[in-house]
Amino acid sequence: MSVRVVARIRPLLEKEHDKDVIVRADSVEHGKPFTMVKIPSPKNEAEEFSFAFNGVYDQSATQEQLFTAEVAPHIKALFQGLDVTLFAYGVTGTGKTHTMRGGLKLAERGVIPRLLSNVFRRGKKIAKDTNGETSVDVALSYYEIYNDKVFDLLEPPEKRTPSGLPLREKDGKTVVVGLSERACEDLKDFERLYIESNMNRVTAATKLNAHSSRSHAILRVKVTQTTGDVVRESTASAIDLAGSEDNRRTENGKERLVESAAINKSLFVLSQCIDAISRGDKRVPYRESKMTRILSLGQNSGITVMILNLAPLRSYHLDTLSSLNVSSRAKRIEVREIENEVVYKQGPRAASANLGSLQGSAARQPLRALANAHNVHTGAVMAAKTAADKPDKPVKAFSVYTDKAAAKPAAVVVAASVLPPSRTAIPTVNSSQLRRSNSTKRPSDSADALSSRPTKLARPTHQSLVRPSQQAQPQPLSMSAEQIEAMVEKKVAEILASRAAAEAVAAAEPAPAAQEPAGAPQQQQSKALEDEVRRRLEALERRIDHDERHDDTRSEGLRHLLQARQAKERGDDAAALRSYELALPFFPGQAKLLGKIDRLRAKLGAAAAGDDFQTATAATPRAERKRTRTRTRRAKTCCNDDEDGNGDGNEDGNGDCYAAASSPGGKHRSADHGDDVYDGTEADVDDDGSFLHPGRGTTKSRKHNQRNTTTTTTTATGTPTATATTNNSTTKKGIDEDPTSSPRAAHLLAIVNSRDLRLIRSLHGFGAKKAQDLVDHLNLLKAEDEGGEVRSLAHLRMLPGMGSRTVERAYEGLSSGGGVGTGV
Ligand SMILES: Nc1ncnc2c1ncn2[C@@H]1O[C@H](COP(=O)(O)OP(=O)(O)OP(=O)(O)O)[C@@H](O)[C@H]1O
Repeated sequence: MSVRVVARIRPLLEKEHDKDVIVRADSVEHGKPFTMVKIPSPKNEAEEFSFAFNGVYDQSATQEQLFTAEVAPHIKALFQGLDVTLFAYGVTGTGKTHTMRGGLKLAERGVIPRLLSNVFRRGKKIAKDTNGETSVDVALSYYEIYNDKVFDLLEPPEKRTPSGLPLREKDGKTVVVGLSERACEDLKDFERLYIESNMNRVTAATKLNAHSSRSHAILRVKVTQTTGDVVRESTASAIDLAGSEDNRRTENGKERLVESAAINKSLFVLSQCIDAISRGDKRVPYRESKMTRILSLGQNSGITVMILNLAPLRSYHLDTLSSLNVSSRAKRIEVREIENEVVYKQGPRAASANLGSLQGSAARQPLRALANAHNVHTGAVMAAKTAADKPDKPVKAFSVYTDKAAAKPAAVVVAASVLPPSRTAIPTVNSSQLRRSNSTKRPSDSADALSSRPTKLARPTHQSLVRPSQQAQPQPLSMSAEQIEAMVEKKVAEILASRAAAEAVAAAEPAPAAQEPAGAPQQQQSKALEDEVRRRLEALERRIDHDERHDDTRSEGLRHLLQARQAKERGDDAAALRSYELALPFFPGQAKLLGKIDRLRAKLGAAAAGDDFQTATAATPRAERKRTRTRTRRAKTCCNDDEDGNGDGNEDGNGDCYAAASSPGGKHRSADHGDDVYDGTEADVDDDGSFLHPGRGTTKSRKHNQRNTTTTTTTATGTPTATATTNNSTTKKGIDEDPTSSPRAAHLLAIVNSRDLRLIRSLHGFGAKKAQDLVDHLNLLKAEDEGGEVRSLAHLRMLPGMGSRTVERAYEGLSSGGGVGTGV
């Protein structure tokens, strides 16, 4: 089942009544429930974007309506053993906390208190209906992720360690180590605990929202049903994500900026994960933030509902578009609906001997992008279904786990006799394919009960427990990182083994008499193979780690660029300048970025140059900045950006990003129909690819230069401008003529090839990280028998993390004054 995504538009607050409303709910057909959000194009008011969701709640929707339609139907599933995850997503001040927590009045109560109230009620009913044979226990965990650290909200703040609670991967799931859990008897008990815990939550006033949440808050409600010695456990997770925010609007101070950066980064990573899953990418960047790691969107089984909160105001225009875009893609994430295993309280039976290893092997569910499918039922339909006690519904997202289960006695997987009757599948293609039918269940006492489980639990690593018929089933195309690593390991071992075998045969042929006693060479060979495999895998890990660090930096920098562009769109040059300055440390020495900063500074006046953010640019050598300014001025004629006079209001030269999202002739277009809808991030990537991919070699930057040159020819005066063309070619001229023979180039290469960190760091533009990355990479090349020597400047430019600009700076730094710079 795919993640169910619903949108909720909040009403105007008192102070907002005179403000411009631009977001509205709509239905596909008159009289049908709302399933569309409509918003005008920021470029052209006459044009409107439409985003389709599984349900849309307009300003008049009450807390009760939302809960009844979107949450209540899943409580039954929770008691059937499915994990349920509900999370609120949206820009700061759009109503996430209102939706999840709500107000104090009964009618204003949000999803969380209503959920608990329903859970207690249903628990009591079950106990009553079974004459006390089944008992239901509820326990809570509550924690927050603040500045990318996890803190237990059930513990007083003074008990916190600065680094927070660690995360660990266990049985294919991410667990928070050391998280506390409190039993909760009834609603009063819950309210007391919840209010106390919320006092611990880090909140801080901002201009935008006096009680803006500065952390992601995760409430985990564990429901344990015990009948005799059979225990069924399931979890409902209610997550109130912190809101992304534009620091210019909030006028955040320095501390708030750090919080904001952490919040924005994790949300940005979440959007990247959503995009990656919906595209079917093999690598989903979960590990780049704790929040995404814990959520593991699309990786856990159960039911997930994402509530997108929206403010209807024009002042949120770009933010709203951005979150509409992300969440409309989240619909395509498919998650399996799998009930949690039932366990016995008592010791394991004979048949359960392998359980430990079975649990240990539980791998994350492979991900599959759900091409164009989405839930067909609306919230209202869902509510009607529930009322009629019809088959319950599908859904999905992510669950949160603690590792408390480790303390339990070894569990025994139970089969059909103790499982609830399988629910009738909803007639959607995906759920019907994924849901188990009764026919797949097996008697619990069967000696091979364990092997009967895999229809439900996809555990590909334990081949021995999977039936041949299941092995024959087609595997999903997506793979987890662990699977990829395992595959690489296997492949490397195979290649090495065959190479070694071939060598052994070759060696044996000419001198058979010289063979050592049987057994000894084999042992040596296998040891050599092991060493080789280990060495290669270590090299591979280093490379992956290296790539991840690059991506991490890139994400943060991208976020600032996106914010800068949004500020430009709003006409807020001061805010745009600050964002570009914040982005600078992530793309050091980038000529284009420096050019933007210079132009904005010039525009705003010299005074703007000296504020809190100066540190970011202060590190840039004056000579470089001067050179860059000259270059930028020359390049001006070829940039099709606003500051260059084309009047498209888009300094980044990517005015086409909206055009791509807009249907010609002002027709409405659904965001569901492709990925070419508005996406500020992608737009920045396109435009600023040169500083976003410093490590991808020269191909990209050359392309970029070419594009600029071409643009010049077509947009400036209609005739090619010699300046721009000359500019592109002169940029590298000095170092490209005869790179290896010039003494300066040889000097630079000698420093690089020395692998001496101190020397490399002394090069212009080389900080500690860049130098370390370079040395790591050279060592990696060496380990891979590719020599590990950099033979020319062109070769150096091709290395990850280098690029033309970096090499040029280092080269020029060597010439100026005959020494090397101090690095950035
Ligand atoms: N549906 C609604 N009905 C009435 N008031 C609402 C509604 N949604 C939000 N509000 C009000 O809007 C304001 C902002 O809402 P809220 O604090 O829930 O936003 P938020 O998205 O959680 O912000 P943050 O991310 O900063 O925590 C609050 O005053 C809240 O009471």
